[in-house]
Amino acid sequence: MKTFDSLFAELTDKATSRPAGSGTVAQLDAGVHAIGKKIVEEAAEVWMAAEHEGAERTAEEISQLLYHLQVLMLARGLTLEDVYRHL
Ligand SMILES: N=c1c2ncn([C@@H]3O[C@H](COP(=O)(O)OP(=O)(O)OP(=O)(O)O)[C@@H](O)[C@H]3O)c2ncn1[C@@H]1O[C@H](COP(=O)(O)O)[C@@H](O)[C@H]1O
Repeated sequence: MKTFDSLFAELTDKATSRPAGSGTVAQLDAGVHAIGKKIVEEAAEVWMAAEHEGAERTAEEISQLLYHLQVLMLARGLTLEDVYRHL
């Protein structure tokens, strides 16, 4: 099963190798402002799912929020360690 760390390793590789058709590469090219808007959108979807939808939909929305947070980390040059040391 994919984990937060293994997804980050995959996205780090995509950011470097820039394969054609990668949504991650497209997001990185769109920039921090666009990625930030996506995070706000996904966070709202997490909230709505938690209040009005089931646990499975909520988990799915949370996974998407985590993905977009990781894209923002890459866009700002942050590592997992940069974040983990604040936990
Ligand atoms: N885990 C994710 C992931 N979660 C969310 N998303 C993106 O977030 C979107 C979900 O947003 P919504 O549900 O709001 O759908 P939407 O509004 O139609 O999306 P947009 O039109 O805004 O793109 C998806 O369409 C994906 O673009 C993800 N995109 C990629 N991954 C994983 O990241 C890895 C690299 O992906 P690529 O860079 O695309 O190869 C792969 O392992 C993927 O599984």
